[in-house]
Amino acid sequence: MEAWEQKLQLDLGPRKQRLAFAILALHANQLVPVERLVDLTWPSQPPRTAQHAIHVRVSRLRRAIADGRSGQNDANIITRGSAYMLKVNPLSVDVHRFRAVVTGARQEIDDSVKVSLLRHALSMWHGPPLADVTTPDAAAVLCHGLEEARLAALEECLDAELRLGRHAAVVDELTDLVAQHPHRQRFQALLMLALYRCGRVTDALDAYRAARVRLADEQALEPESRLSDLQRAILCADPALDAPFVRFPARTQLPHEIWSFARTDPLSDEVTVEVRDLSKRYGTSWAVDGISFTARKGEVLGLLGPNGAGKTTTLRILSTVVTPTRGQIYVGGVPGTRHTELRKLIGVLPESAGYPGHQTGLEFLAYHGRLFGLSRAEARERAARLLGQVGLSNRGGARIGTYSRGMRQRLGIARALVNNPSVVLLDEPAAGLDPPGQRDLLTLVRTVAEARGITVVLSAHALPEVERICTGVLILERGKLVSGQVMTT
Ligand SMILES: Nc1ncnc2c1ncn2[C@@H]1O[C@H](COP(=O)(O)OP(=O)(O)OP(=O)(O)O)[C@@H](O)[C@H]1O
Repeated sequence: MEAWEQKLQLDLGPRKQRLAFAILALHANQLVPVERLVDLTWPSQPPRTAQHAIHVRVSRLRRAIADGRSGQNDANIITRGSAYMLKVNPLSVDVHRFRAVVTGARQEIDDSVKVSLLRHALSMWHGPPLADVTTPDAAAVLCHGLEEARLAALEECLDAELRLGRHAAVVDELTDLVAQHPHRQRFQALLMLALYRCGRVTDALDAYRAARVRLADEQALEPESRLSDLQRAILCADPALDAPFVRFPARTQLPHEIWSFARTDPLSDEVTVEVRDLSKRYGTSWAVDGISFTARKGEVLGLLGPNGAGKTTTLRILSTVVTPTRGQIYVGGVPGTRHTELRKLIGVLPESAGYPGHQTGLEFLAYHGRLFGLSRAEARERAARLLGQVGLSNRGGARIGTYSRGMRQRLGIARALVNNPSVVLLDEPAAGLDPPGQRDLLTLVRTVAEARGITVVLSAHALPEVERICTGVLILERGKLVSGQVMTT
């Protein structure tokens, strides 16, 4: 229980005096009978002098308020018969402000604003209410429903965060909340969904099993249908569970650092791709409009967005095929203006790569190895190794014309790796493949990035499969970056 006037903390006196102030503040602008103050201060046996003691405390509180008055606050304790009232702006009392902000958040339809308001409301909490002035039982009577209001606000906040696609950012918080409040099934459901969206399907199902066991053991209850329905949906990978394609606030409202991926997992610190204020104008329209981001060694960075968002143009600038109108790129520290040097560091799978149907996969890769200056023997040896890495060993001798689309995309990835690049740029690598084919190919991309420690920047439409293998995603819309997110896969 604290009271502040501007930056000055008021001296509210000893514990029972502060409790009297707390009771009046909780009932701001309402009359509180002296008997009620007595009951709440001495729940079992009040002393004979109890009423007198309350009068003394109130009079000292008045003095404390007057001493700290700075003209900004006209709080005052008034007497009406045998009752007291703290006259005060209710929004200057945390508990009332908390409830008012939560009510405002509930009326807000923009989830990002809703989250900001709820986080602000929750930040007013500094621990269990009135813990320093009374017993937990008495606090529960006085602050009836307040803890429930806090938990409900937290649930609504995390729900909105998931709608905003921030599953990776809230997994840890949800894990703690489930541990602290094992019987709140909404936290359980939110945790399962967040884990699932992070690609941690087994963990999501484990969370369900743990909740079920706990409910059965401790309360002889079955999980609510909300949890069992969710478990079934996870088991059959129901697309309804996938993270929504979210519209985020305009980039100018977000800090620049967000694009730099302050990762906590052990990725290298070495930045291999740096893009600063990159823009490309065609005629009067901007295909890419002032984007900045970095990617590190071993990172798989997804550029996601709808048709025409500027993904291909960004990748084409990075591969030096298109010259930017404005801005800079660096790959491995080499500026985009040094084309020849930069091209040695990158491998590219273009959006619509063409393949000579009459050549075998082995011949095709060996030919590209030769283009990068390998000897005939080296080129064949590397071609065979790469075919093995992309799972095409047994088809290396077959003509490319007989390959399926998925096999051609694998061959394209192998070709992009032929010069041992530090950075690989893949334009829509999974396009045109069926879901299992997409999954296999994208898993291969992640495996290659991890095994070889290379950076992959790939483009795709908003595809859950893509998000699952990426260590970070950037969302582009009409040439602008509208969001960035670190993934936890
Ligand atoms: N050579 C060009 N000349 C004129 N406009 C172009 C050119 N290349 C791209 N654009 C335009 O730039 C914008 C971005 O195109 P880009 O191909 O980069 O988008 P994308 O996100 O890759 O789209 P998709 O998912 O359809 O491949 C589009 O409006 C496109 O029409």
